[in-house]
Amino acid sequence: MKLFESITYYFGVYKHFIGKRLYIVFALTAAAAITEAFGITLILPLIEAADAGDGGLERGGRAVQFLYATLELIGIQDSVVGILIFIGAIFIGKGFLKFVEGGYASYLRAQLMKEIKGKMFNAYRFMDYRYYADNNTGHFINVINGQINNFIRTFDTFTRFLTMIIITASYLSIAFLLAWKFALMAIAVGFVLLFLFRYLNKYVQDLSRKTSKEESLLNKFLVQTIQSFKYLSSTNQMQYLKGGVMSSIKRLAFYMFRQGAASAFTKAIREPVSVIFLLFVIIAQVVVFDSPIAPIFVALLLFHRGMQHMIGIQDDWQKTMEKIGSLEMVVNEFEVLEKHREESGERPIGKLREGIELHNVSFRYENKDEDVLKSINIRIPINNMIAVVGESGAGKSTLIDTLTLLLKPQGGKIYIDGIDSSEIEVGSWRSQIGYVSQETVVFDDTVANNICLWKGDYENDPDVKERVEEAAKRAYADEFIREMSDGYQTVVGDRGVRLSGGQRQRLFIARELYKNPNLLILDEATSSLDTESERYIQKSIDALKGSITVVIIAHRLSTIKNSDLIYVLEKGEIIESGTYDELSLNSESKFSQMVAIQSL
Ligand SMILES: Nc1ncnc2c1ncn2[C@@H]1O[C@H](COP(=O)(O)OP(=O)(O)OP(=O)(O)O)[C@@H](O)[C@H]1O
Repeated sequence: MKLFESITYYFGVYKHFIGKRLYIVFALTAAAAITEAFGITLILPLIEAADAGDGGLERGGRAVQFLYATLELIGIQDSVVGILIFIGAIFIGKGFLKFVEGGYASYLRAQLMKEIKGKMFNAYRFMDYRYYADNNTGHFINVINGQINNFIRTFDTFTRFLTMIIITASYLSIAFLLAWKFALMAIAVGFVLLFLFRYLNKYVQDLSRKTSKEESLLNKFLVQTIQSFKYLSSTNQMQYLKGGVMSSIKRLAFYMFRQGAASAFTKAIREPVSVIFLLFVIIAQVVVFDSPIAPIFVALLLFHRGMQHMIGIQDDWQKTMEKIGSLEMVVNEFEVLEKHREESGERPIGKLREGIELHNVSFRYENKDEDVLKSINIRIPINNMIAVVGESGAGKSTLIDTLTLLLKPQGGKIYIDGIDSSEIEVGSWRSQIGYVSQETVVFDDTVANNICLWKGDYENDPDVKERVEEAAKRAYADEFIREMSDGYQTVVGDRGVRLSGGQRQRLFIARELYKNPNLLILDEATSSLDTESERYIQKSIDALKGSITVVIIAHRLSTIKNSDLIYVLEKGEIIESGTYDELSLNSESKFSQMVAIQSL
């Protein structure tokens, strides 16, 4: 991208998030810069009023005429003290404008952060399950925290970059009005410098892109290491992940150093370049034009300020480029998420009345060559208990994901109460579902909040308290909860690390029972329980029979004895269906073989 295109592109990105308010910052900056340049120019009449010469500049010039006219209007054109007070007032005014500008820029920065993080969080909330499954947690955390924070930093440096252009332009245009020959020289030198810096900018920009990618990778390694801490420590395998983490950190450090060195270079040459230019101007004035320096004193002061700011332009652009990889990554993430936004119909669905029907449903994962579900036909009538069994990898969980509408089948239809699922507003359906999945979900909060999921106040609402405890009793969790230090108010810790596997699962079941769902999905819900807990929970589940619709996936076939109908899934196909007795009594059936193996 050409420089100008890049500037307008990045400007467009910020404007997209904070709107026209962005212009206010620049208006305030220009006002502050012009005020300061005006203050410096006042030295001209000051010199004159103090009888130290005539400032060397033609009084006929329009700018100078305007200056004197202003002083005459106030009545201080000949008063040294008057002019000094006026200069003081101008600089106080400039200070005030700078404060307002800085304050407003901070306000916009905070707004930008709120806007982008909020939007990204929402975009993540509504991303489709496939995109979630294809990425790792580290990536999401990195984007929403690290990369967005860098994005905000680029906003600072980018606004400062444009601000510097405005200030430089203000100084140089006033200098131009006072002594145009030198102003032209300064502008020419500035452009040559900016041209030379092009390569440095490109270098820093490439480093920034690499850094953003590396940060994502590092985050992935870190999150995986922390998540699998227990396993990795107890099997002494931390070292294998450590290698990846350390080399990623090393690469990041190297990028950081190179960016820092480039930045130090720009900063270091700012002063010498400006001074060398001034020396040239002085030499030109004294040697070539054979004139004294005093007359161009004010113009020199303005040039010096202007030149410093001009190199500041480069410095801030470079700093923007240092983090531009993050801006690009965030913008790209928004674009990708827009494409991976979960599709949903518009039609809200009421309480399940008739049941669910899968009609010739087939599904294939993008990276697979074979269908995982092949022309599935299943009926789940209301208040029935339906079981799905099959070997590992048969497609049971995939089937469940189509029921919750997380996965959209490529072939066939799913009807809920006779309504085509593609028309249904997914939220209205999912809020009726209770789902005990294979991965137990426990939040770092109290037991009570883990059960009611913050949908009530356990401590102050007796109704909530009663319902929470009732759900826990039905999940056979009440007893162990009461034995904990603070009972229902005990904080269970991140991912439930302070609970045993069986306790975590019972807590999970309690939450789903509390929800009072219309469809309860149990995917290996009792697999990590001891026989006694399992039997007890089985009783609770059996007690639900006839009052809510239940879909059970279980490897242990004894747990599905009471189901109304059992479907046997093999390699994505329903090969048998019937009641437990029908299937187990048929010696030809796959199901009876499975039962036989389990009773060995
Ligand atoms: N996100 C995914 N991307 C690609 N393939 C997948 C994905 N999830 C599952 N599969 C594949 O789909 C097939 C069915 O998987 P599924 O999890 O539905 O089986 P399952 O019957 O529930 O197995 P288990 O009893 O072991 O949980 C498997 O071959 C699996 O490798």
